[in-house]
Amino acid sequence: MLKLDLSKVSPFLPQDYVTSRQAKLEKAASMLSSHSGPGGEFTGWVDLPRDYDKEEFARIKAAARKIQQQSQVLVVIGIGGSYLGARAVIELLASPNYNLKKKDTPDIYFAGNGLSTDSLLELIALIGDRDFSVNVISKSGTTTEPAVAFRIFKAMLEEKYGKEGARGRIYATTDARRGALKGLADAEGYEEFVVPDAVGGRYSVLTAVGLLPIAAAGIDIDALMGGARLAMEELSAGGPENPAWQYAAARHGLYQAGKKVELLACYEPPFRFFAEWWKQLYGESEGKEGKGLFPASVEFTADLHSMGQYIQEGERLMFETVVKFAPKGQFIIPNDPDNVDGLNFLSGKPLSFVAEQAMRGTILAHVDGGVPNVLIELPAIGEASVGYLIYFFEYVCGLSGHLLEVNPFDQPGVEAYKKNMFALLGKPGYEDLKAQLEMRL
Ligand SMILES: O=P(O)(O)OC[C@H]1O[C@](O)(CO)[C@@H](O)[C@@H]1O
Repeated sequence: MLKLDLSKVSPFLPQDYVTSRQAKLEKAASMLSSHSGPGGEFTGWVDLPRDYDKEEFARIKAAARKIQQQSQVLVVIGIGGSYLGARAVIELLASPNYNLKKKDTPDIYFAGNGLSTDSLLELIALIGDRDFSVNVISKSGTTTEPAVAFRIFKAMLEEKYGKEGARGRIYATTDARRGALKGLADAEGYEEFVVPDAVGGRYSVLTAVGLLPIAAAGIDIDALMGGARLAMEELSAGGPENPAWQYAAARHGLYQAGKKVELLACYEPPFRFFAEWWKQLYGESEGKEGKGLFPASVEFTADLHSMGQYIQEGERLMFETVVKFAPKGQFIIPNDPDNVDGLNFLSGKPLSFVAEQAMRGTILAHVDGGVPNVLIELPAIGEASVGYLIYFFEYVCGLSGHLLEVNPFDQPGVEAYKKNMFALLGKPGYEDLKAQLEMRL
């Protein structure tokens, strides 16, 4: 399914960059498969494509059908790992223009992923008087942004449909036992879905966290899981020929050779939010203890006309990982008898041929400019290829974190802003910190 080409990386690394890491990779793979080592308790995602809860999976499909029948709009409330995976898959498989299309599935809007008043007001106006349902997603159940948004949309639903009617339109995806959202969902009798204990937010797209909104958008979640399962089976074999091992070794080798930024590039505009998902996955997993590649992303060819300058000639601190999907359709460039634009040398050629040459030319130019290039090639964008890619990136991320000798499954750094925010907001218990912070502002 996935072809990894490292030929444009090897000139920047010693020949033995995979074999010299073999022992560490073996240990990393064994920690992942045996759920041990740093963060081992959060490696439930490793076997998820095979061992997922089949009863809940059937409930997800039933809930998606109910949402499709009852509502013209689904508001998905969540942030970070409780947001990006669903949006990434929906945009990649159903298009960033999904909401603009004629369809028999609901428009899907995302809320609670920030604190912008303007965005909230715009969303409320966009929903208008249409029927809507809400899927509130929070593993901890206490994250401020989604909790505030849920308070607002819950009140809107209750005003429109009454308490009983609202109850039949709210789906809560949260921890099986703990947290404020769990307590609220139990008390109010919402339909509940589980973020498994052993799966952290950024690894949760293939749980109900991602699957319910994805299914509501009409995407085949069986095929998505099938693609992930194939990746799980192929990658768990390990070994120096394994693409996951090779990619993890290349990333680690490049980092040790002084590259500090990994730029994820794709020539398909619907990939944009997939790259956002990828950035959280790698940023939260590797960026700690003063270490880690900074994950960034670009959309080609558009960004070749903006960031292309920096990539070619700026600080030599990055390498690129290019994701290439086979095209789904074909468009032939027409002939123009006047040929004023001088483009008749392309007449009769598929647009994908132009894109292919743009990609090949760019890779060589960037390599010549000192930017190593990893190329990941996949069949056309579809449930199976996307499911495969999700698992591939998750697995490589787990291996990479262990190669870097950090815990790839915690995120202690995100607490600092939360503490300050709570103090400044006047949350009880934060009085001393509030006084200290206000003196500094
Ligand atoms: O699902 P929750 O608990 O609301 O968390 C959302 C996101 O917030 C974080 O905890 C960081 O603040 C992420 O790791 C997570 O994906």
